[in-house]
Amino acid sequence: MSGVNEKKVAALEAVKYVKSGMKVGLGTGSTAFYMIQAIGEMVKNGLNIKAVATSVETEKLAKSLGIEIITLAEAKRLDITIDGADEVNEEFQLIKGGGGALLREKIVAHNTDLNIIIADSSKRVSRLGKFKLPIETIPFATQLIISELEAMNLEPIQRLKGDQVYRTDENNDIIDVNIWNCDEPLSDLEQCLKAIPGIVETGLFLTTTNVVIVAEGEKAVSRKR
Ligand SMILES: O=C(CO)[C@H](O)[C@H](O)COP(=O)(O)O
Repeated sequence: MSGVNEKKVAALEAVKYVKSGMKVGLGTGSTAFYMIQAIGEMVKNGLNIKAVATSVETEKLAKSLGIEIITLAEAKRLDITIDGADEVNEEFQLIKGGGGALLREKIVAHNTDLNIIIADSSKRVSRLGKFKLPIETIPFATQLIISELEAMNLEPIQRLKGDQVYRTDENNDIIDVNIWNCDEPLSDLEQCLKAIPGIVETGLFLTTTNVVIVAEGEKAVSRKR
């Protein structure tokens, strides 16, 4: 399996779903990178799509490849979104936000008919939570939210970029928490976190995913919900 780029294998399988006339959500991250590159090639060869980007980084890349970017308001609804994940379980549930784009990614996923997640085999897990769950917070509230999350035994750590506070495209903070020891159902945890004022979004994507494509070496294995 060495030498096989599983991220690219999954991405190339996913772009087969993209057809002319579609409005397409473009994810963020190193796996999404291969999907955007492949769509860029397809556009050069005549594919006619409009796309919504889930981050500034993705928007720049897509534009550099000649992909037409529109706003979500202009798109209103997307036919398909292809995005990566930090973890995916057998129930099509995800942890996302390692790349910090979880807020736009969740908004885009919510407004999409068919959400496809692409991943290398290391992302497939039987239980979510080895990867720290990113939570996006309003800077005004971040320190108090950290105290609240500490009281919930979630071991919060504010994300940094070098020695500076990490800021999202929306100018918010990210707190990474440890949910591995949480016994409650993920949907309850999500509800509980979203009830704290100042938490804008969490990286738990529990219901939006329709198709998961995981590469196992050179083979792309698709599962549909
Ligand atoms: O959620 C994300 C960005 O916010 C990414 O999809 C996730 O972090 C996976 O990234 P990569 O493909 O680089 O491993």
